[in-house]
Amino acid sequence: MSLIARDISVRFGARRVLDGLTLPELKAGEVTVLAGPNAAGKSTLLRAIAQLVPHQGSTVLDGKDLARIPALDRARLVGFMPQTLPSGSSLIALETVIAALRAGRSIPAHQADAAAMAVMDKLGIAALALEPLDSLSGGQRQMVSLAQAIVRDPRLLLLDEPTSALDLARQVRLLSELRRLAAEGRVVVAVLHDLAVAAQWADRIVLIHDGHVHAEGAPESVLTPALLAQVYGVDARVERCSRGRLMVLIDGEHAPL
Ligand SMILES: Nc1ncnc2c1ncn2[C@@H]1O[C@H](COP(=O)(O)OP(=O)(O)OP(=O)(O)O)[C@@H](O)[C@H]1O
Repeated sequence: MSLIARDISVRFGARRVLDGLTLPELKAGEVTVLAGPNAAGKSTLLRAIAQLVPHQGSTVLDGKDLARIPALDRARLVGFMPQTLPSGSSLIALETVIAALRAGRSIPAHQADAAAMAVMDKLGIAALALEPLDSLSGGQRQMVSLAQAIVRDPRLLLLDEPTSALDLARQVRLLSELRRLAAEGRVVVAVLHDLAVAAQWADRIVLIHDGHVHAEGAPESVLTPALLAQVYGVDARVERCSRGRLMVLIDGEHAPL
């Protein structure tokens, strides 16, 4: 199982946001982080892979062209967790997870209830099941959004800044879950801004700059002061903490290029 995304171009009006972007082949079992400056095109790329935005280029999952699969079948293969948290719903959290599960297939009510509840329980949010979605905190809604994205047991999981509203413990919970989902044979791709978190959890980092892949590879090869200066314009140090993990420390902006 792998995802091959080649020559992806996206235009909004006259503006070309992605211009023939090609990702390395992303294999099942790996967690890939897309990183890069604001407006670099990371969300647009995820949305193009999920077939949520018109684009040129090919996105092939395990030999199947995602653009040619009927939308309902694609919904079973691809889970997408958007950057914007769900709101404006009159449903309780459990109902939103059930609705995500039932998209594209008919499942008896009792089975859908049990499956949605099981996912919420696994994510440690069973206690939120009967709460109205709109009454939840940002972090709680983010965990419900993850439940919606994974409840159909997708082969490809695309997550846009999935930890942005989470406290430290829930970040660890979510990222551990992503690692587990990948280890079970899924392709997992997440946009993250925190490069120290990316270094700890990702197998591969793809650094996107100005609609292109500027660098990609293992965290050690991508998180270098030179690349961070080129892409972010910051003066960064990359050091290892006592446990050997990479830390990215910012000393200032406008690094000499
Ligand atoms: N629907 C849209 N219509 C017009 N322009 C858009 C649309 N979606 C995105 N863009 C533009 O495309 C560019 C890339 O946006 P995108 O959201 O992909 O960036 P990003 O790398 O995810 O940024 P961030 O880190 O800030 O979330 C931005 O300039 C944005 O204004």
